Amino acid sequence: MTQEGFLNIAGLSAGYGATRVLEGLDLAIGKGEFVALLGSSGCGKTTLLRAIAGFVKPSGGKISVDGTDVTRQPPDKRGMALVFQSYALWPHMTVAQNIGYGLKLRGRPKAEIAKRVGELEDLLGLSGLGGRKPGALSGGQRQRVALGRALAIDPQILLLDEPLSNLDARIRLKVRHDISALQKRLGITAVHVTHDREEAMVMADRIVILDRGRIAQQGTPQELYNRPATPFVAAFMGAENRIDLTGRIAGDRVIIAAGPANAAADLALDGRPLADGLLEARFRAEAASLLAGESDGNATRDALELPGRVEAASYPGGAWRHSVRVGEETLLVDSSEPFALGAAVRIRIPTEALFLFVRQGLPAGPEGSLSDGTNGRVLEASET
Ligand SMILES: Nc1ncnc2c1ncn2[C@@H]1O[C@H](COP(=O)(O)OP(=O)(O)OP(=O)(O)O)[C@@H](O)[C@H]1O
Repeated sequence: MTQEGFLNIAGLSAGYGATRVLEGLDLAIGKGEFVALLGSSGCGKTTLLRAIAGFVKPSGGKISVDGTDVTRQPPDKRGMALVFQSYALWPHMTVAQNIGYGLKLRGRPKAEIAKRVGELEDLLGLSGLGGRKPGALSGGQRQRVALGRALAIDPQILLLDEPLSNLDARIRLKVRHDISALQKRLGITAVHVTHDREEAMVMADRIVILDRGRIAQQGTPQELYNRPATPFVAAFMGAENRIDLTGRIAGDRVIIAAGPANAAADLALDGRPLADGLLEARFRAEAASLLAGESDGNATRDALELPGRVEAASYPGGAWRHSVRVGEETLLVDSSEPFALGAAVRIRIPTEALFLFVRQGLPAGPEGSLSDGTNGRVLEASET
């Protein structure tokens, strides 16, 4: 990304000794924007956040804030505040003393500190708790004190390192909302590390998905959810069902050949960057439907059908979730009605819910009809 941001990260490389974690990472974050860094464990989210904060020294690249190069500045000179997963509150200090701690360190007058602490207690719903010690607070209240302490110094940038992961599910939803509302109200720029997709979706203006120290894709929650650019991103955004197909492009259609795990289909290409050959399809359990009975062998139009057998059904709430055996795979599909174990079914996935990707660098799958995915190869006829 070449566009200049308020917080600008250009060509950032960082690691620990011989371990390279980030390699030439570029990221531009706008003023007042809330960006979530999402990725699997060990992909470098915390390292990036700590490099932004100044706690990890980059081996290359530049970090600037509002046009000022801060790459070599110490953490406390960067106008940033970091909130951790563990609240790291001083247990012997009261709520008010914890919130005012950064201001006291900066030698601010007592009256000014008291005023600012009072304002933050009001803002964070902590009024009346100023005299309590952290040990006498709930997890959610503690996290709000930690947030108050971070905000007390009026940071330009708020860095959040999984601040909600220690909270129980119900409180997490509330604090999640509190943080977003506050961030928007204060117009503060925020970078939030999480591996909780839903948390990133509901809190962030933009999600940046990291994969092994590189940006796999970035965009609004809707863009990533509806248009994942790679199988990795699709899986990360919840499309964990995977099936291998062979396809051929015909104008603005992609013709899917019948395979051991799928019926033939004729689908709208819909802008997907596909080529003839082996494809990887991904979809979400809730985006497909289950139909009773076996396939009639005809190609379906604008939907892919996968014949299978129900292996298990459970009710997690809202819909019945079925494990369906399809060829060599077990796929998860939701349905409003339960299907009997062993029932012959078809999983139907409408084109718009089907993420299709060219399979890269793989030998032919069990389909076996293509060995190298060469363009123009004639596939088994699936057109009717
Ligand atoms: N202090 C350290 N010394 C050596 N290696 C480290 C250190 N901290 C992190 N690493 C390694 O750097 C890589 C990236 O770690 P990082 O903490 O940035 O990942 P993460 O995406 O935040 O993961 P998680 O979601 O598990 O917190 C990992 O392989 C990790 O083992």
